[in-house]
Amino acid sequence: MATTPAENRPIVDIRTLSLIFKAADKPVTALDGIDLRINSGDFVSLIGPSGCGKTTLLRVIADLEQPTSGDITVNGLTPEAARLKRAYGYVFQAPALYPWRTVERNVTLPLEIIGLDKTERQRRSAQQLALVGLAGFEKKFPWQLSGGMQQRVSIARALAFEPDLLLMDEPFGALDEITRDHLNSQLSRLWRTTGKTCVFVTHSISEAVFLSTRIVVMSPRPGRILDVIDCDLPRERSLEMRESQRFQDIAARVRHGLAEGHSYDE
Ligand SMILES: Nc1ncnc2c1ncn2[C@@H]1O[C@H](COP(=O)(O)OP(=O)(O)OP(=O)(O)O)[C@@H](O)[C@H]1O
Repeated sequence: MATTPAENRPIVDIRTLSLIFKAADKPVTALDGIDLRINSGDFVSLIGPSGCGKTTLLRVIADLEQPTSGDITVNGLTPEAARLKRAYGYVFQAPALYPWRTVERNVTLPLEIIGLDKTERQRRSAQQLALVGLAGFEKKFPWQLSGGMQQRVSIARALAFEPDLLLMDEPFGALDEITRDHLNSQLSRLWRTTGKTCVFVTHSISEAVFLSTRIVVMSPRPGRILDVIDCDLPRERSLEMRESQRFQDIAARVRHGLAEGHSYDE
């Protein structure tokens, strides 16, 4: 029997998925007929205007929302089973660190909850903090770090269970552009060197093109996928690449897709 190469194995497989929120006045179709397959090692960005369902889609993958209809598997399992097996790490928009715990003890918190011994907790914390460029900051408190460093701690925490899948909801949205550039470079390197699969929500076209292997353009009311764009830049990305013709062409296609799905009368 032929086996599917690892890179073509869907880590997330979504078929005709819809989600309707029962809001107080009238139902909101947050997701409508979503079809998406995310393969092992992909970096997929979800981009679209406010309210197009990006966060909802990420939350469905993470089993934080339940679809109204359709099918979804994560690592071949239901989202609930994948969550229970800690198949993914989730990074929120805000770092959400505990101010009274050191950086290390923020990263090790989920490991403490499952009762992992201290030596193993510290080993993993050191490993993940090194991956996000924060080796040596173990004993600092969150309030001693910049916003960008805090968000790197929350990425390290999301990696604590060593998941193959990393779900990120606009993690750099609140940061200044220079810090954001720096974190984008670092995240791209982390993705390339660890081979993790990433799903990343953003409002930034440039960020999406810089980071992704594929860009999913969404439109609101109801939340739909308008276009899925292959981002065939070399895997090793540099910020200078943003000036290349290929980068500009892909960004133009994303911009065009976003304009098509957006009514400016609203
Ligand atoms: N718990 C909820 N109850 C009712 N409606 C909701 C709920 N969560 C989200 N919605 C609605 O579903 C739609 C999609 O929301 P979602 O937050 O996924 O969009 P988004 O693309 O992530 O937006 P943003 O870029 O502003 O974060 C919106 O119309 C939103 O108001």
